[in-house]
Amino acid sequence: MKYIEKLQYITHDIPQFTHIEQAQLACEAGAKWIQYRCLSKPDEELLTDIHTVAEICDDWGTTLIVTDHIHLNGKADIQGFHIENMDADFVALRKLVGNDITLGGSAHTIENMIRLAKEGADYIGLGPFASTNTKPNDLPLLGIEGYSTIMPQLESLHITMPILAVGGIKIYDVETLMRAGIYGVAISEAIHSADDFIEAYQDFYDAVKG
Ligand SMILES: Cc1ncc(COP(=O)(O)OP(=O)(O)O)c(N)n1
Ligand SMILES: Cc1ncsc1CCOP(=O)(O)O
Ligand SMILES: [Mg+2]
Repeated sequence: MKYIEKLQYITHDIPQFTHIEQAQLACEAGAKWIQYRCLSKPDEELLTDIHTVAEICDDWGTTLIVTDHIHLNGKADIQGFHIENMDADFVALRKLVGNDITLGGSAHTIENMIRLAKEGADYIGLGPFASTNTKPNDLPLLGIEGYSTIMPQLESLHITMPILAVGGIKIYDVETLMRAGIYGVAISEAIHSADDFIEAYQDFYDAVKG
């Protein structure tokens, strides 16, 4: 099993910080794992951005995961991809990228998770926990009850891969989520919209490490 960090900072298109600035701030705060999530730029611009983010991550020893855009594999120093498309064929994606690249997938239900586990994803982002401006949609919100129901089901199925809770998570939610058995959390808004990005990142880090 690959090492998966317990706190994943997800970059986002926001006016106050570029993706590069978010990566720099997260690394300064001690981030060991960043998900670069930019779905608004053409490949050429993406690659320019990702090369700079990859240099920052390399300087700080931080793992760089890119959301989707798996066709960029091999074109920049990227350690893995988080695939949001729930219909993606992870067996085919694994063949494409090989075993060294981390592959994470999104899930909303236990059925999604069983499939990702069977198809060899390295970790799962399970959500949405609560409503979020980062990717507004009308999916049912899992809330703490959703995680408390799903985590024991996974255990009884002997699915032991790391599960990250995601979507609208605030600092005060983390302790209860960890008690429900999740492995870690993936956060964007509660960190980038905080008064102090670095302090907010570190508060989440302390919360997940317990
Ligand atoms: C770690 C991680 N988990 C989940 C997502 C996004 O998941 P997605 O299914 O696209 O989001 P919603 O449909 O729940 O809004 C991610 N990027 N990273
Ligand atoms: C659920 C989700 N969908 C895309 S990124 C993401 C996680 C970030 O959510 P937030 O910004 O609320 O932490
Ligand atoms: Mg989804």
